[in-house]
Order: sequence, then C-alpha cells, then structure tokens
Amino acid sequence: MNSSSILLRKRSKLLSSFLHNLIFIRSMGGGPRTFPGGLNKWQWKRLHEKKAREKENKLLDQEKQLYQARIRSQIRAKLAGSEKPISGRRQSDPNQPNYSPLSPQEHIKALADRFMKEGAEDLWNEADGPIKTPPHQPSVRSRLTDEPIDLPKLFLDNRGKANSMNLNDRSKPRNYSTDARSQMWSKFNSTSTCRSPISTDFGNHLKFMNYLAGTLGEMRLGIDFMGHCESRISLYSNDGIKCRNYSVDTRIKKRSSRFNFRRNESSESEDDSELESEVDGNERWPRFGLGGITSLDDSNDEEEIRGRDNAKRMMSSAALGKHDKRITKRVPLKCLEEEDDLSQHVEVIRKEVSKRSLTENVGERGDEESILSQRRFDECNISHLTVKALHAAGYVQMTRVQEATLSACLEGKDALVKAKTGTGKSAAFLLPAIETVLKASSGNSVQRVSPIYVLILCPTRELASQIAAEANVLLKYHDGIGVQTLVGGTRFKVDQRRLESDPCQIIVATPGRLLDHIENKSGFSVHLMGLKMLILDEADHLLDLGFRKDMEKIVDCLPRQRQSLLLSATLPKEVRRISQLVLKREHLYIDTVGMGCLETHAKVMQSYLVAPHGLHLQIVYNILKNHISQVLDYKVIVFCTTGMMTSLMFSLFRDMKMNVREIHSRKTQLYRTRVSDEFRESKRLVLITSDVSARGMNYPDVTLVIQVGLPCDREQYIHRLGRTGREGKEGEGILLLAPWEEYFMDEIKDLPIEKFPLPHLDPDVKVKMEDAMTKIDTSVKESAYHAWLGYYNSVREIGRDKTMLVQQANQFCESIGLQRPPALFRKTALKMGLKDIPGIRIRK
Ligand SMILES: Nc1ncnc2c1ncn2[C@@H]1O[C@H](COP(=O)(O)OP(=O)(O)OP(=O)(O)O)[C@@H](O)[C@H]1O
Repeated sequence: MNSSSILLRKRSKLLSSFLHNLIFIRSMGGGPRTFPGGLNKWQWKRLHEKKAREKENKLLDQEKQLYQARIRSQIRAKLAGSEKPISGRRQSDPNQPNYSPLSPQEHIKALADRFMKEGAEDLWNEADGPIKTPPHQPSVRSRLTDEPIDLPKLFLDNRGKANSMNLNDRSKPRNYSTDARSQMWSKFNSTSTCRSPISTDFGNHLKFMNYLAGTLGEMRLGIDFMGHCESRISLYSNDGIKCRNYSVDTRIKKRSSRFNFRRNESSESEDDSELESEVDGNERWPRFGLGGITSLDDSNDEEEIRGRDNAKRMMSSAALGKHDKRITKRVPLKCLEEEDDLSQHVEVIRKEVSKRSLTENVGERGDEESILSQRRFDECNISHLTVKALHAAGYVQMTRVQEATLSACLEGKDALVKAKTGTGKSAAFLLPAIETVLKASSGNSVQRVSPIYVLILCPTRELASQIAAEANVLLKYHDGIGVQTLVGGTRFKVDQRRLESDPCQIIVATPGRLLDHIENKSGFSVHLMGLKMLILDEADHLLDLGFRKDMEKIVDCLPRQRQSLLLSATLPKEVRRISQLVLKREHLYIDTVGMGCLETHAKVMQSYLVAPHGLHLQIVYNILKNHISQVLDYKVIVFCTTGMMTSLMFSLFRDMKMNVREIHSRKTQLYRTRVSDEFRESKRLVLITSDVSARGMNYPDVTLVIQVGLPCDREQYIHRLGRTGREGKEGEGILLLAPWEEYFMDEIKDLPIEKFPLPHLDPDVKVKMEDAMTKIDTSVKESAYHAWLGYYNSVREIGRDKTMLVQQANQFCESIGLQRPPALFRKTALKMGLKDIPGIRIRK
C-alpha cells in the first residue's frame, strides 16, 4: 500500500477516535443531559459513532479507487513499455520525446495478452471465482480443433483478419461455419444432467471477457467490441457446455444480459448487420454471457431475461458513454437468407437430437426415472446410529436429492432445494437436522432451559405428523432426542403439558399454532433461543401470501445465527426472491429437477377433459368405475376445489355405494388423522379431499389422481399430481375442467398432458345420481354453493367478470339439485363485490 493510502487510513482513524473520545467525555458527565434534536446522550453518541464510521468508509473507498487507478496506470505503462521494439518503443511517459498513447485496439490486445499470461491472477476480480484449474477438470477445448482455446489469439485473429485490428469493421462474416454452429448446437442439445461447475479454463476466459467489459466501460470502447466478444464467448460456451449442465448454461444465459449490446431498435448503420444476425440467432441459440457462472443466488432471474424483449443492457450507460445506445441494423438480404438456412438446419438437427434422446431415454428409462443415486448412506458423514436406523427402514442408497443436499447441509450452509415430488426430500432435511441436534447436544452442558435445536415448519397438520413419524424412524437408535408436533386442531394446553413433561429438541409445527405458542406462552421463545436449524418444507407455500405474515413474525423471533433449509417440488421465481426473508444471502440453490426439465414424473400419464360443471360428478363417477374395474389394487385421490364440495362429493359417492373417504378442513383433527392413517395403509380405497392433502402427503401406491375443477395455480396442479408416481413408480393423473376454466391449460402447457374426449355417460347412472343427490342434506349443498362462489371469486381471471361468475355459480347450483341459489348475507355479498349482480340473492 502506498504512503498516501496509509496516510488516509491514519487520518480516518484519528478522526473516529477523536469523535469517540469527545462523546465519551461528554457522556461521563458535565455535558448537557439532552442534545440537539431532543436526543439523549446515548443516542447522541451513537449518532456520532455512525457518522465517524461513514466517514471512514468513504475515505477507504476513495483510497481503494485511487489504488485501483494507480495499478491500472502501472499496467498500462508496463505494457506500453514492453509492446514495442526498442527502436520504436512507445513511450508511456508523456514527458518522453517519443511519447504516443496506446490506441484502444492496442490497449485491448495488450490487456488480452496480459490476462492470458501465467501469473495474471492479480487481474482477476475476486468475485469471479476460483482462478486455478483443478487438476481433475478437463479443460475446455475447441469444438473444431480439439485444441485448447487461445482466447486472445482467436479473438484477435478473427477480428484482425479483415482489417488488421480494425475493431469497427463488421463487414466480414464471422469465421465459424454453419456446420460448426450446428455441431455446437447438437452438442448443447444432447447434454442433459451433468451438474458440475463449468470448467475453470472456460471460467478464466469468461473472467477475461468480464474484465475487458469493465475496462472497456472505462475506456469508452463499448458496443461493437463487446458484440464480437460475446460471439466468441458463445463459441466457448457452447463447447464448454458439451460436458456441462444446461443449468450452467442458463445461468450464463441469464447473466449474458449484462453484456448484451445486441438489442436493435433504431437503425443506424449497415455495419451492424452482423450484430443483427446474431440477435436473430439468439432466438434460436442458447445465449451465453460473461460472469454468469459466478453467482448461484442470482439464478432466480433466468426467465426474466428470456426472449428478445428482455435482452437489455445492464451495464451503466455512464460507463459506456456514447457507445451505450440502442441500435437497429439493416440486415442485408443475403445475411437473412443465411440465417434462414441456418435456422432450418438447426431445426433438423434439433429434431434428430430429440428423436435420438427419446430412443435413448426409452432404453435408459428405468435409470433416469430412478430416484436413487449411486451413493450409500454409510458412505457419508452421518452418525452410524442414523445409518443403522436407515438400514432398518430399508434405505440403503440415497436418493438424488438427498445426495445433493446432504453434504452442503452438513457443512452448515443455507440451502434452497427443489426436487420432484416423492423423491425423498423429507429425509434430505431430516438427516442434517439430526446431525445438528447431535452436534449441538454434545457441545452443551446441562442447561436450565432445554433448547429446541431444530424447527420444522410445514403447511398442514397431516404433513407435520408425517414428518414427525419419519423423524422418529430415523431416530430409532438415538436415545434422548425427542420430536414433537405443534399443530392446530389440538388443545393448546395439551401441547404445553407435553412440552413441559417431555422436552424435545426437534419441533415440527404448522405456522399458526407455533405462533400461538410464541405469543401466548411466556417462556416458549426462550426454548427457541438455542435454535440451530430452521426448515421450511413446502417452502413456496409457506412463503405464499396466506402464511407470509405468520412466517415473518416467526422468523423475527428466531436467532439469526442459524442454518435454514427451504425445500419444495416447485419454486417459482417470486418465491425464490422472497426466500431471502429466511435464507442468508450466500445460500446454495440445489435444483435436482433442472431448468427446462419436466417438473412432473415421466411415468405419470397426464390427461384432461373439458365438460360443463353440471357433468363433472357424473364424469368422475364414470372414471372411478372404469379405473376400479381395470386396476386390482386401486388407490385413488380425488381433489376438489373446496372443503364443502369435497363433503358433497363424498356424501354422493358414499350413497352410491363407493368405497370412499373424505379429508378436508371442516373435519375434526381426530377424524382427519384417522382417515389419513387408514388411507396410507389401505388399498382399494378412494380418498376425496380438498387441498389439505395436496402437498407433501406420502400415501404409497396411489394409482390415480383426479383433479376436479380449477387448481389454484400451476404449482398446486403439480403437487396434487405428485401424490401418485412416487418413488419413481407409475401413476396417472386426470384433470377435469369446465370450458371456461380451460384457460388454465396455458399455465401447464409445458407439461405432457393430453386432451381426452368425454367418455360415454350412462343415462341410468345419471338417474341414479340425481336420485342420490336428492337425499343429501340441503345445508351441505348450500354450503357447497357458497364455497364455490368464494373460491372462484378469489381466482383473479374469473373473479373479474362477476356477471359471468354468478351465471356459472347458478348453473352449478342447478347441477347439485338446488331449486334456486341460496341467499348471501349482505355483508358477504358486499365484500365479494357481488351485491348488485343479477342472480345473487341477498338474505333479508
Ligand atoms: N433413500 C431412500 N431410499 C428408499 N426410499 C426412500 C429414500 N428416501 C425416501 N424414500 C421414500 O420415498 C418416498 C417419498 O419421500 P418423501 O415423502 O420424503 O418425498 P418428498 O420429496 O418429500 O415428496 P413431496 O414433494 O410430495 O413432499 C417415501 O416413501 C420415503 O420413504
């Protein structure tokens, strides 16, 4: 560090100690009791300390900038000195007679050389990640030559061929052929699941470009250069990807927007035609950028940058000066034709590749669909008593999500984990939880208040019981570690007594009841003060609006120094942003599904039917009858939109002599637990349920899931469907929609779901059903109508058009045998915005 920076540092220290002393003297007495602004002496003191800190930071910042500027100028000077032959050596010192400054092109060349030299590590940004290539990692090789890529050479050669280093000349076509691109594309397409970090060589190239981007920003070279840089990077990226995971690609793609100067909106010059063709290419080609592999927690924005409209520049315009402007380029016809050919070519290859991967998949299907990894539990660093319990439960190999999560969690890192339904996420978080308890217990002597070390939150009571049961299986040989549930529907006092008589280290709770304990039981928060790990199962649901407030309050009461794990089969990007509420900034994102991969299981056949609501009950009956006649050990779950609709369907099918059970929130907890346990153990049973069973419930060997009516969102559809086809088994899912609900198919259009025609409906069954319906209590039907209105009114797309909503509600009303729509309380109608809508009756 130079003398000026030392001086600055000393000065800032002096200043802060002076302020500190001043405050101290004043606060020791003698000074006024109140200070300007009505502050007391402590507030006054804190204010000044803060100001001193800010000042110090500012000085340090300035110092840092000075230091960086100095280093840069040293490099420039050195490079300028070494580039030229002695006779004509360029003088970097303006005072020398033969001084002439570096041209921008020369500067870049010099930087490129400097960067790629051994020992250039000091130029890499710390945030760019590790510099050294681990010996076991294959270096990225050129796809065409199979030689390691010399990036500066490639870059300079390509740029320089036409016009010896004329960076602005874009008249020459790029020098990699259509074939090369196609090969790269097919390579890219054919990769699927490898998830190792991208090669460090490749990373270094990226870092180099990253650095150049920054430097260029300062040097005001800008746009055209970067356009070309990026095209080269694409080459490496494609190639690098060949043995890499598409998710790495996506992150790169996402981050590429930062350096993407290729957005064309207003025409300026023909020279830019190549850039234009690149933009077109971007529609079809994976786009790669710079620095994209460095940050995991940024990867949540991948969709934001998808598509042309999002291809925006993110580098500051200040940095790029006049070069930072949007340009549209006219495209020579020839160029467009080439692109056309290219796109056709790519399309053919894409088809071939997908055909090939389909045939390969059929062969490897068993392997691909297996949820198990190659790793065994006894190979990883967990207690042998846990391994013993796992073996006793029949778990020998880890599932993929367990393998991916365990090591990271054992290191104490926060993690956000996405894995398909039924792939063993529960054990994936329970195993690190047990290790945490073991570690915490061994470190602590006897304490006055027994601490809760692990808190597991989940959305439903049944799920909490299921998790606690699984935890007990894994704790079979661990004496002295206890698990308890805190869920609604049980008596608060009973919970309290249990907690006092039988202290535990692991709590599984639903948010509402836990908050009750925190707020109403003095002393409960004290137990939580020793918390080491917080787990959110079905995290996206827990962070949803319905639970958010409770979650915020709970998190506020927990110690900050803890490890947090969030898991779900679905993690929409909004949730990933909100997850920061719980997770540390530097958390890991573990995605065993993979970007762009199916979130549902390939072995689960999905179909949907569209029919008026009036026919739904008949159709469900028909489907059930068919399934029961075809599948010996059938086990079916029927999901309804509301609890009251569940109750109505249950009553109807029970009266029609079907073997059915019901679970929904209107039932007592005792009843729900009994039915849930019965369904878990049984075969040849139909469970009619609301969404309380949609998430996390592990009912083995469910053969069919029927979803009647609109699922509240895509995620809910996936979770409901996920009750079948668990542990890599086969299953079937049918979604039944009314014609005006069919818009929902847009939300799940990426899933392999097929439209089926309506089955033939037996008129005798219709009569039988109408007959059974008349026997159902009118109050059940009325409640079903109210609940129906409430549910659909809350669906944004439907609730907007109140008149249509009421019409549909009245048709539903007819279909369940009500003569006229039941009246609503005025207040309710007002709240729902239905008061003056024709067809709504208001209670007098
Ligand atoms: N290592 C393993 N070996 C064999 N079976 C396992 C293993 N881990 C979990 N299982 C079984 O896999 C099934 C599904 O597990 P789990 O309920 O944890 O899935 P999940 O991923 O949490 O599902 P959901 O997303 O629906 O909550 C359970 O029956 C469980 O016993």
